[in-house]
Amino acid sequence: MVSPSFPALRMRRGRSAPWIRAMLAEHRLHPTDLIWPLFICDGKGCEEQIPTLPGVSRWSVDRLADKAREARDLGIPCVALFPNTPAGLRSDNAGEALNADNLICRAIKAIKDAAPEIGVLTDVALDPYTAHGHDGLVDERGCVKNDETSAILVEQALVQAATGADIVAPSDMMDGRVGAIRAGLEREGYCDVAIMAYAAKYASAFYGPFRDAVGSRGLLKGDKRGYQMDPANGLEALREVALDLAEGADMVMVKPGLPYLDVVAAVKREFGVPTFAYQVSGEYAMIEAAASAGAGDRDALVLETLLAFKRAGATGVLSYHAPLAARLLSEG
Ligand SMILES: NCc1[nH]cc(CCC(=O)O)c1CC(=O)O
Ligand SMILES: [Mg+2]
Repeated sequence: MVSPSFPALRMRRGRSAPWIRAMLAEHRLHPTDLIWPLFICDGKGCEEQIPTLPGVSRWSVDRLADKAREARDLGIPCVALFPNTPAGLRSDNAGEALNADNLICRAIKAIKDAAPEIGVLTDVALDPYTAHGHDGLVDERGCVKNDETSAILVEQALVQAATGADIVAPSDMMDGRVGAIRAGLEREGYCDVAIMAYAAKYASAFYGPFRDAVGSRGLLKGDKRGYQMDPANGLEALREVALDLAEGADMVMVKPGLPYLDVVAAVKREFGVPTFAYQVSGEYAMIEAAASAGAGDRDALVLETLLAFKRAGATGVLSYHAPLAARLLSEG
């Protein structure tokens, strides 16, 4: 059957040369779409490689100034900070999370000193500080206690805000913590500190390399399915987002990224709010493994996957490939 619109309409006309492809592009990736996650370790002058995250390192605080200036010079608007807390400072009550001189707080200051032009996003969750690797306090049965954890998260967010964090990002999936954190920030006068809620965070197999990076993998007892979402659920993500927005989240996040683009698209369509996606460590590792195996071109894989987030409606993407992508984009 010949289509009645052929040959009047030939879709390939729009693909016939670079200039027309550029002119007709519906979506474009830009360095300002990117948030760059950085891992921090104790010590001086340190770069520690992470075997399951090839090409990504932990940096000691004194080496973060370079990273901050690199982000700024590449046009990346914001970095996200994750600490690898020394083993001796991890405990059942995660007290180190509230230490105003902990790795995260020292990192915030180092970045603000070096490049005040960029934003600093900090993770609010207890897993880098607990001896058992869970995101909160655990009861006798091994279950993470919601309200007790939430109260500590408020204090953690306040310590980060007091030190200079611009965005606090609760990644723990406790119920009610966004409202509690917002109330705490308002009460203490941090009304300009924003909240990016990890609103729809799934219990995912893609977090393995991250847990290596922050040193919680060997410690984690059990799994996080009692608080992170079931990958079977899509509509539930909309309820989670609605709740976090009602509690005062300025922006929301879906995590992981590529396997959950349907959720990203649905959240953006339903709420029309700033919607971020986290291309997580396991996604990064898959791309690196494919590139190393010769299965695909790294640069092309990175740009194509990041563009997919834009097509799905994401406002921005947290990605370990952020500096590479920004470099590729500025080279045109
Ligand atoms: N609060 C934990 C947290 N914050 C960000 C990530 C994962 C990010 C990544 O895999 O890149 C995780 C892992 C987890 O929930 O176990
Ligand atoms: Mg929730």
